[in-house]
Amino acid sequence: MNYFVTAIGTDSGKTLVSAVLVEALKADYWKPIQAGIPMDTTTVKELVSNEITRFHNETHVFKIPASPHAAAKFEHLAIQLDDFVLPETTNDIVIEGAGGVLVPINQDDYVIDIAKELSTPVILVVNLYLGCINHTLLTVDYLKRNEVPVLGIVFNGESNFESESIIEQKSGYKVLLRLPKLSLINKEIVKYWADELMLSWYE
Ligand SMILES: Nc1ncnc2c1ncn2[C@@H]1O[C@H](COP(=O)(O)OP(=O)(O)OP(=O)(O)O)[C@@H](O)[C@H]1O
Ligand SMILES: C[C@H](N)[C@H](N)CCCCCC(=O)O
Ligand SMILES: [Mg+2]
Repeated sequence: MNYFVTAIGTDSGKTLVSAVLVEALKADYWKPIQAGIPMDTTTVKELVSNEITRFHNETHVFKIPASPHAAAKFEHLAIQLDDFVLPETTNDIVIEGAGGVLVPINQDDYVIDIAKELSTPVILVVNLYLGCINHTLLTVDYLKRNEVPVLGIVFNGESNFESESIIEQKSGYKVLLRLPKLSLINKEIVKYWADELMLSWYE
């Protein structure tokens, strides 16, 4: 099975959550579009300890840290949906998007269309800040209207009971993990949270 990690925006913790998922599932990691540095693949490599995971090459790597449609345009390149082909592997694959669901990859398509193109269900990272309820429910509304399968939510950052509760109620999605704000991020911490994730994964 493959998993498409998206979020309610950029810098929301998708790469950290992807590392936790990869470690928990001993899955491969693939970032189809990388815009700017550091490369998310390098970050995940540094956080994963198991020896089964393989890291697949990005389909597109752009120099500037911008929306993919703009980063591609800056280099006079174009992204097309059929550029994205699932890497060959016998492992599961955790695929990390770029930014949120409706980040454009060209004039017609969005990041979430890559998940649709690859028939991959979504894991939604919700980072907890004042404003995340609105951004989450807008995202959920889009995912539901477009019948995108969602496996669940990962809440990321300092917990907020009221925000988490209303998002759970309104979305109806399963909460896969509540990842707190971490003061240290390393392989051992990622392994700890990977084990925590596995405790609820099959519930
Ligand atoms: N729970 C957390 N505790 C502490 N720091 C965190 C946490 N989650 C994310 N961060 C930090 O926040 C920053 C942004 O997170 P991350 O790179 O995972 O975002 P992203 O959603 O992958 O962004 P992009 O859209 O660029 O791929 C990173 O420096 C990351 O280490
Ligand atoms: C460069 C950045 N780190 C991400 N990879 C891309 C974020 C695009 C966000 C676009 C937007 O929502 O305005
Ligand atoms: Mg990332």
